[in-house]
Amino acid sequence: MANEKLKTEEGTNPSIQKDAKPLIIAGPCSAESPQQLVEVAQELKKNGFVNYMRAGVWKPRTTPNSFEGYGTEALIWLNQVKQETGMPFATEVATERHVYECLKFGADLLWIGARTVSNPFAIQEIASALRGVQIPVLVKNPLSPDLKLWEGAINRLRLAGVKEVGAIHRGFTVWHASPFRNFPMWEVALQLKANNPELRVISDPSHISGDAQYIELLSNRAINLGFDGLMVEVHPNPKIALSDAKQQLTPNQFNLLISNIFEAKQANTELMNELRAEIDALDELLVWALSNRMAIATEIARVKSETGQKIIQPDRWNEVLNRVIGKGHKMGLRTDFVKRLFNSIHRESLQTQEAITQNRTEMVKFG
Ligand SMILES: C=C(O[C@@H]1C=C(C(=O)O)C=C[C@H]1O)C(=O)O
Repeated sequence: MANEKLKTEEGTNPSIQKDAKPLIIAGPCSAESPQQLVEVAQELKKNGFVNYMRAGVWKPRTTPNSFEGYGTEALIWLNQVKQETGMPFATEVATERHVYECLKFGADLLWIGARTVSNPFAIQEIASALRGVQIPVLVKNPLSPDLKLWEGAINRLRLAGVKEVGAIHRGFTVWHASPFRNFPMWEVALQLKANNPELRVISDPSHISGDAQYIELLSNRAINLGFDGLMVEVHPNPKIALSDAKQQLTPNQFNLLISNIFEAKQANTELMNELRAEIDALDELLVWALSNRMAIATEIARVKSETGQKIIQPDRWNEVLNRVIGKGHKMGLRTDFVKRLFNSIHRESLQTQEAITQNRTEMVKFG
């Protein structure tokens, strides 16, 4: 990866407090086996950008009889994998018991899912279980685009004394046909960011899209809109995943995604800086040219007042205008633009000349 500045620092305790570095959370939708977790943890470690490995342990599934996660057993695996690889882990909690189990087995970050955030009783129960404990907690948006409910959940955690609280934008439930599993409605998350400038708000393109093919598009959009990081589902072999098979990336696809987003961003920034430096230099030339032009018009005004010529000279001006329009046209400038620009210069030139002749008349009158 070329963008060393954005990489995670080896050995530091990752914080979700807002800073320049993106917060990157990646890993499988569900913890499926110790082997799956070790494999993905090693890959994510190599990537260098990942702060936490995610893995669902209790899965709030829409339909009964779907795979609902391995629960506490999976927490034991995650803890083991952390010891082996040094990769901190994050998981979802929905009840007080989940919180206690996660704390017991050394979870490094918790998130609260959209369904849970939609229920203030559940949030209050989790917040109370977290009283007096310091662990970062990320709050996903509720199912409906209800900003007050989202902020309410964040505030319940803050009031319980949780210091590191952040938010995850995962999109909103849709009824009508949509290419995405959840409707992004970026404006809701952007409003949350605007209302809480200190809050880290990351985006979860996996749950918004529901489809691996849209993840890069959505990740780019999120980073360009100023989101503070990403949560992406990565599985060693998505085809055989026990949940969300369609939306998980392979480790290789994830590496490519991260390098495309952050390397391209760095390359863009360098190019932008170069282009803006060129604009600055040209603007200086324009100002220099305008100032010199005005000095010459002043000189002409003096000559005119001595020889009694009128300040405004329509024939001369038409000649000037036609010449610059013709030249501009050849160089790709629109006639209308050149006309407006030069007519404005002409007006300023006339005003400057008038001021000169006025002074002269006054000097003749009173001097
Ligand atoms: C400078 C002159 O005075 C006026 C200003 C002009 C200009 O800024 O180019 C052109 C014609 C006049 O209306 C001039 O007569 O050349």
